[in-house]
Amino acid sequence: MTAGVVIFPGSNCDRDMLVAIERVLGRPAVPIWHADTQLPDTLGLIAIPGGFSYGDYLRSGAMAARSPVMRAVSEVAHKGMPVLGVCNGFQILTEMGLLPGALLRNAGTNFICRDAELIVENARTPFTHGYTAGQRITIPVAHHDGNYFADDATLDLLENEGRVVFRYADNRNGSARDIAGIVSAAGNVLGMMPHPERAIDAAHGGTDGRTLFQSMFDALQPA
Ligand SMILES: NC(=O)CC[C@H](N)C(=O)O
Repeated sequence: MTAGVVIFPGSNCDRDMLVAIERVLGRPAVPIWHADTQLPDTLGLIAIPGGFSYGDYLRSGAMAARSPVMRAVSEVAHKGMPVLGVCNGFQILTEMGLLPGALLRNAGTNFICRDAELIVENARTPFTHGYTAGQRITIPVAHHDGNYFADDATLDLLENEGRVVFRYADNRNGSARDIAGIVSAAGNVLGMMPHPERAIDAAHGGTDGRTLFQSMFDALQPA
Protein backbone atom coordinates (compact mmCIF):
# COMPACT_ATOMS: atom_id res chain seq x y z
CA MET A 1 0.00 0.00 0.00
CA THR A 2 1.25 3.44 -0.95
CA ALA A 3 0.05 6.70 0.56
CA GLY A 4 -0.10 9.69 -1.80
CA VAL A 5 0.06 13.39 -1.00
CA VAL A 6 -1.58 15.74 -3.52
CA ILE A 7 0.43 18.89 -4.23
CA PHE A 8 -0.97 22.10 -5.75
CA PRO A 9 0.81 25.35 -6.59
CA GLY A 10 0.70 27.09 -3.21
CA SER A 11 0.59 23.98 -1.01
CA ASN A 12 2.95 24.51 1.89
CA CYS A 13 2.35 21.58 4.23
CA ASP A 14 2.99 18.86 1.62
CA ARG A 15 6.52 18.19 2.84
CA ASP A 16 5.35 17.90 6.47
CA MET A 17 2.63 15.47 5.39
CA LEU A 18 5.08 13.34 3.36
CA VAL A 19 7.46 13.21 6.32
CA ALA A 20 4.69 12.44 8.84
CA ILE A 21 3.49 9.51 6.73
CA GLU A 22 7.02 8.25 6.21
CA ARG A 23 7.88 8.48 9.93
CA VAL A 24 4.73 6.79 11.18
CA LEU A 25 4.17 4.29 8.36
CA GLY A 26 7.85 3.56 7.93
CA ARG A 27 7.57 3.79 4.15
CA PRO A 28 7.84 6.79 1.83
CA ALA A 29 4.66 8.48 0.62
CA VAL A 30 4.40 9.48 -3.05
CA PRO A 31 3.84 13.06 -4.17
CA ILE A 32 0.94 13.48 -6.62
CA TRP A 33 0.93 16.60 -8.80
CA HIS A 34 -2.30 18.59 -9.27
CA ALA A 35 -2.12 18.33 -13.07
CA ASP A 36 -1.94 14.51 -13.07
CA THR A 37 -5.00 12.76 -14.41
CA GLN A 38 -4.18 9.28 -13.11
CA LEU A 39 -3.32 8.04 -9.66
CA PRO A 40 -0.63 5.42 -8.95
CA ASP A 41 -2.08 1.85 -8.98
CA THR A 42 -0.59 1.01 -5.61
CA LEU A 43 -2.38 3.84 -3.82
CA GLY A 44 -4.27 2.91 -0.63
CA LEU A 45 -4.64 6.32 0.98
CA ILE A 46 -4.67 9.95 -0.15
CA ALA A 47 -3.74 12.97 1.95
CA ILE A 48 -4.55 16.52 0.85
CA PRO A 49 -2.24 18.84 2.73
CA GLY A 50 -2.55 22.40 3.98
CA GLY A 51 -1.47 25.58 2.30
CA PHE A 52 -2.76 28.26 -0.01
CA SER A 53 -3.54 26.30 -3.17
CA TYR A 54 -3.66 28.60 -6.19
CA GLY A 55 -3.07 31.48 -3.80
CA ASP A 56 -6.50 31.02 -2.14
CA TYR A 57 -7.92 32.96 -5.12
CA LEU A 58 -11.75 33.03 -5.46
CA ARG A 59 -12.13 31.14 -2.14
CA SER A 60 -9.76 28.88 -0.23
CA GLY A 61 -9.78 25.53 -2.00
CA ALA A 62 -12.17 26.57 -4.80
CA MET A 63 -9.68 26.28 -7.64
CA ALA A 64 -7.89 23.20 -6.31
CA ALA A 65 -11.26 21.42 -6.11
CA ARG A 66 -11.52 21.77 -9.88
CA SER A 67 -7.95 20.75 -10.75
CA PRO A 68 -7.41 17.69 -13.00
CA VAL A 69 -6.19 15.28 -10.32
CA MET A 70 -9.21 15.84 -8.09
CA ARG A 71 -11.50 14.09 -10.56
CA ALA A 72 -9.50 10.92 -9.98
CA VAL A 73 -9.44 11.56 -6.22
CA SER A 74 -13.21 11.96 -6.19
CA GLU A 75 -13.65 8.66 -8.05
CA VAL A 76 -11.53 6.63 -5.63
CA ALA A 77 -13.08 8.42 -2.62
CA HIS A 78 -16.52 7.35 -3.81
CA LYS A 79 -15.20 3.78 -4.06
CA GLY A 80 -14.13 3.91 -0.40
CA MET A 81 -10.45 4.88 -0.43
CA PRO A 82 -9.50 6.77 2.76
CA VAL A 83 -8.90 10.47 2.08
CA LEU A 84 -7.51 12.81 4.74
CA GLY A 85 -7.83 16.56 4.13
CA VAL A 86 -6.01 18.87 6.51
CA CYS A 87 -6.68 22.61 6.68
CA ASN A 88 -6.58 23.70 3.02
CA GLY A 89 -7.25 20.02 2.30
CA PHE A 90 -10.49 20.25 4.34
CA GLN A 91 -11.42 23.42 2.44
CA ILE A 92 -10.83 21.60 -0.86
CA LEU A 93 -12.96 18.60 0.21
CA THR A 94 -15.91 20.88 1.04
CA GLU A 95 -15.47 22.73 -2.26
CA MET A 96 -15.59 19.36 -4.07
CA GLY A 97 -18.74 18.34 -2.21
CA LEU A 98 -17.01 15.29 -0.71
CA LEU A 99 -17.80 16.83 2.68
CA PRO A 100 -20.74 19.10 3.51
CA GLY A 101 -20.54 22.73 4.63
CA ALA A 102 -17.92 25.42 4.05
CA LEU A 103 -14.97 27.01 5.80
CA LEU A 104 -15.62 30.75 6.17
CA ARG A 105 -13.29 33.57 7.24
CA ASN A 106 -12.44 33.22 10.95
CA ALA A 107 -14.74 35.11 13.30
CA GLY A 108 -12.66 38.18 14.16
CA THR A 109 -10.94 37.89 10.72
CA ASN A 110 -7.49 37.22 12.21
CA PHE A 111 -5.16 34.48 11.03
CA ILE A 112 -5.04 32.05 13.96
CA CYS A 113 -1.78 30.19 14.59
CA ARG A 114 -1.60 28.33 17.91
CA ASP A 115 -1.82 24.96 19.62
CA ALA A 116 -5.49 24.02 19.84
CA GLU A 117 -7.01 21.66 22.37
CA LEU A 118 -9.41 19.26 20.66
CA ILE A 119 -11.95 16.82 22.01
CA VAL A 120 -12.12 13.48 20.16
CA GLU A 121 -15.87 13.06 19.63
CA ASN A 122 -15.83 9.88 17.59
CA ALA A 123 -13.11 7.30 18.19
CA ARG A 124 -14.73 4.66 15.99
CA THR A 125 -13.55 6.02 12.61
CA PRO A 126 -10.62 4.55 10.60
CA PHE A 127 -8.78 7.79 11.43
CA THR A 128 -9.38 7.93 15.18
CA HIS A 129 -9.74 4.41 16.57
CA GLY A 130 -6.44 4.76 18.45
CA TYR A 131 -7.88 7.59 20.56
CA THR A 132 -10.61 7.24 23.17
CA ALA A 133 -13.93 9.09 22.94
CA GLY A 134 -13.75 12.30 24.95
CA GLN A 135 -9.93 12.32 24.90
CA ARG A 136 -8.38 15.78 24.83
CA ILE A 137 -5.50 16.20 22.42
CA THR A 138 -3.35 19.15 21.38
CA ILE A 139 -2.87 19.78 17.66
CA PRO A 140 -1.66 23.03 16.05
CA VAL A 141 -3.93 25.20 13.89
CA ALA A 142 -2.86 27.83 11.31
CA HIS A 143 -5.60 29.34 9.15
CA HIS A 144 -7.68 32.36 8.25
CA ASP A 145 -10.63 30.43 6.85
CA GLY A 146 -11.36 27.86 9.55
CA ASN A 147 -14.85 28.92 10.57
CA TYR A 148 -16.90 25.81 9.81
CA PHE A 149 -20.39 26.62 8.56
CA ALA A 150 -23.34 24.44 7.56
CA ASP A 151 -27.08 24.94 7.86
CA ASP A 152 -28.83 23.61 10.97
CA ALA A 153 -30.28 20.57 9.21
CA THR A 154 -26.80 19.54 8.02
CA LEU A 155 -25.28 20.14 11.44
CA ASP A 156 -28.02 18.05 13.08
CA LEU A 157 -27.42 15.27 10.54
CA LEU A 158 -23.66 15.33 11.21
CA GLU A 159 -24.27 15.14 14.97
CA ASN A 160 -26.91 12.41 14.71
CA GLU A 161 -24.72 10.26 12.45
CA GLY A 162 -21.66 10.67 14.69
CA ARG A 163 -19.80 12.43 11.90
CA VAL A 164 -18.39 15.21 14.09
CA VAL A 165 -14.98 13.69 14.81
CA PHE A 166 -13.15 16.56 16.52
CA ARG A 167 -14.41 19.63 18.40
CA TYR A 168 -12.43 22.62 19.68
CA ALA A 169 -12.28 22.77 23.48
CA ASP A 170 -11.69 26.50 23.01
CA ASN A 171 -13.31 27.65 19.78
CA ARG A 172 -11.56 30.79 18.52
CA ASN A 173 -12.53 30.75 14.83
CA GLY A 174 -16.30 30.75 15.29
CA SER A 175 -16.95 27.25 13.91
CA ALA A 176 -20.54 26.08 14.21
CA ARG A 177 -20.94 23.76 17.18
CA ASP A 178 -17.17 23.99 17.78
CA ILE A 179 -16.55 21.62 14.85
CA ALA A 180 -12.89 21.04 14.02
CA GLY A 181 -13.24 17.88 11.88
CA ILE A 182 -15.93 15.78 10.20
CA VAL A 183 -16.20 12.56 8.20
CA SER A 184 -18.23 11.70 5.11
CA ALA A 185 -21.40 9.61 5.36
CA ALA A 186 -19.41 6.50 4.36
CA GLY A 187 -16.73 7.40 6.93
CA ASN A 188 -13.73 7.17 4.57
CA VAL A 189 -13.18 10.93 4.03
CA LEU A 190 -11.98 13.04 6.97
CA GLY A 191 -11.58 16.81 6.82
CA MET A 192 -10.04 18.69 9.74
CA MET A 193 -8.63 22.19 10.19
CA PRO A 194 -5.93 21.31 12.81
CA HIS A 195 -2.63 19.88 11.54
CA PRO A 196 -1.88 16.36 12.90
CA GLU A 197 1.27 16.23 10.73
CA ARG A 198 2.70 19.03 12.89
CA ALA A 199 2.35 16.93 16.06
CA ILE A 200 4.17 13.69 15.36
CA ASP A 201 7.56 14.33 16.92
CA ALA A 202 8.56 15.48 20.43
CA ALA A 203 10.49 18.28 18.72
CA HIS A 204 7.10 19.66 17.60
CA GLY A 205 6.16 20.11 21.26
CA GLY A 206 3.71 17.20 21.21
CA THR A 207 2.96 13.91 19.49
CA ASP A 208 -0.85 13.70 19.67
CA GLY A 209 -1.10 13.65 15.86
CA ARG A 210 0.79 10.35 15.57
CA THR A 211 -2.23 8.35 16.71
CA LEU A 212 -4.27 9.63 13.77
CA PHE A 213 -1.70 8.42 11.24
CA GLN A 214 -1.22 5.14 13.11
CA SER A 215 -4.99 4.58 13.21
CA MET A 216 -5.30 5.15 9.45
CA PHE A 217 -2.50 2.77 8.61
CA ASP A 218 -3.74 0.07 11.02
CA ALA A 219 -7.21 0.31 9.43
CA LEU A 220 -5.64 -0.34 6.03
CA GLN A 221 -3.71 -3.46 6.99
CA PRO A 222 -5.34 -6.68 5.81
CA ALA A 223 -6.93 -8.58 8.72
N1 LIG B 1 -2.46 26.12 6.78
C1 LIG B 1 -3.37 26.12 5.84
O1 LIG B 1 -3.68 25.11 5.20
C2 LIG B 1 -4.03 27.42 5.51
C3 LIG B 1 -5.37 27.15 4.92
C4 LIG B 1 -6.09 28.34 4.29
N2 LIG B 1 -5.56 28.73 3.10
C5 LIG B 1 -6.37 29.37 5.32
O2 LIG B 1 -5.53 30.16 5.69
O3 LIG B 1 -7.47 29.36 5.80
